[in-house]
This record gives sequence, structure tokens and C-alpha cells, in this order.
Amino acid sequence: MIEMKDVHKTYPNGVKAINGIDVKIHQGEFAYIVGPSGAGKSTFIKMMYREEKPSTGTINVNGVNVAKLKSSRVPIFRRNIGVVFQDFKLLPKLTVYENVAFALEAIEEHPEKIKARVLEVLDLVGLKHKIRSLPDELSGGEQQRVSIARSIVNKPKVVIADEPTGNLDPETSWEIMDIFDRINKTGTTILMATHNREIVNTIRKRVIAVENGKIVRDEVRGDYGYES
Ligand SMILES: Nc1ncnc2c1ncn2[C@@H]1O[C@H](COP(=O)(O)OP(=O)(O)OP(=O)(O)O)[C@@H](O)[C@H]1O
Repeated sequence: MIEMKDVHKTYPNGVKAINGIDVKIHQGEFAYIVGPSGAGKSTFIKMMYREEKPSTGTINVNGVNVAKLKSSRVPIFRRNIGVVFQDFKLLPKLTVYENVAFALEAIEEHPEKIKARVLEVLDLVGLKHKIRSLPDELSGGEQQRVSIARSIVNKPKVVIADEPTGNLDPETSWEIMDIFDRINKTGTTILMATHNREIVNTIRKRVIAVENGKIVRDEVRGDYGYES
């Protein structure tokens, strides 16, 4: 479970990005984070995987108080969280296989186990035939599939995605959403910041709307709610 209590975040330049957020997200939920540009969506998400620290308040992710976590413990904490970005963030000199295996090699898994798991997740995202390709030999949608495979290879309880379809065409975006839906159906919590009105209004999930660093709407099966 993820729980934020009275979370505030002021950046060093004085910008108050988050102004008092209280929220609970239960294991297995799928929630969209929506809101205008600059509302605080990315900051909200970054605090959950400790890319940013809150200025005040508590953030509990799977029993870990993220706000108080020592920097040296952050890499271990992140093994239980998958993160997917708009711009994929793949390692350009590593193959598809190596990009996905990287996270498992870091925890010194047995080589045979690594191979089996990497092939399993690449199969799940439909990319088993591209294991030897480099990221720049792939389409944007394929690169995003690799990044999703990488995010789930450690079997995290939570996958956090910041605008995962932001660089993709509509058809590819639907395919990516289908993968997230399948991951969610295995019991993984998905938290996704998005500007994609059509997706939010079609694949109905919990919608948490953020404006000026506050939650202004939280609906079980909400809609996007903003004019495009
Ligand atoms: N590292 C930073 N230092 C200072 N201010 C920041 C930093 N990152 C974000 N901000 C500011 O914090 C506020 C919230 O930004 P954030 O990126 O969280 O919004 P967002 O809702 O994700 O926006 P978008 O939809 O455009 O990605 C904005 O005013 C932004 O300029």
C-alpha cells in the first residue's frame, strides 16, 4: 500500500510544487494522476520512488517510510518499484536483453534464473524476437515495451509511470496500455501520470486530479475532466 500524509514539497528555488496531499492507494489498484501542466504530477510521482524528498509529511510505500529513508537504502527500496518514463531511459549501448537483465544482475541473481526471467518479461511485452537489438534500432513503442519489461523484471509490487504514452502515436499508446492492464491484473499496483484524455476516458480507472499541488478530485472510475 502507498499512503501519503500531509505531504508538502517546496523546491530549493522556492516553488511550492505539493501543498498538502493525503492519499491512500491500495495494493492492486490502478490510478491515473491527471491535472494541468505544472500541477505537481511528476513531483508527486518522484516522491514515491524517492527521486525527490518531501519537505514535510510522511510517505509510506509498502511499509517503508520513504521520506526518512537513508540515501544508502534507496537502491534496495527501488527494487520493489518499477518506474517507466515518457522518454524510455534505456541504456543506448546495451541490447534489449541486457537492458532488462541489468536490474537482475545488480542483485546477483543466478545467471540461469536471470535468463529465464528476462525472456519471460520480454515475451509478456511481445519483444522476445528483438533481444539482440539496440534501443536505437527499435520504434518508440518497442522501446517503451523494453522499458516496461525492465520495470517489472524484479516483480515489483508497484509500477509508477510518468506520461508513458507521451511520445507515442495513438495506436501504439493503446498497445502500451494493454500491457499495463495485464500487469495490473497480476496484482501489481499501477500509478500513471498522464495527459491522455482518450485513454483515461476509455480505460476507466481511479482518477486522482492534482491542481496547484493539491488533490482536487479522486474518483473510483473517473474521467479525465479537462478540456483539451
Ligand atoms: N527540480 C525542480 N526545481 C524547481 N522547481 C521545480 C522542479 N521540478 C518541478 N518544479 C516546479 O514544480 C511545479 C510542479 O512541477 P511538476 O513537474 O511536478 O508538474 P507536472 O504536473 O508534472 O507538469 P507537466 O504536466 O507539465 O509534466 C512546477 O511549477 C515546476 O516548475
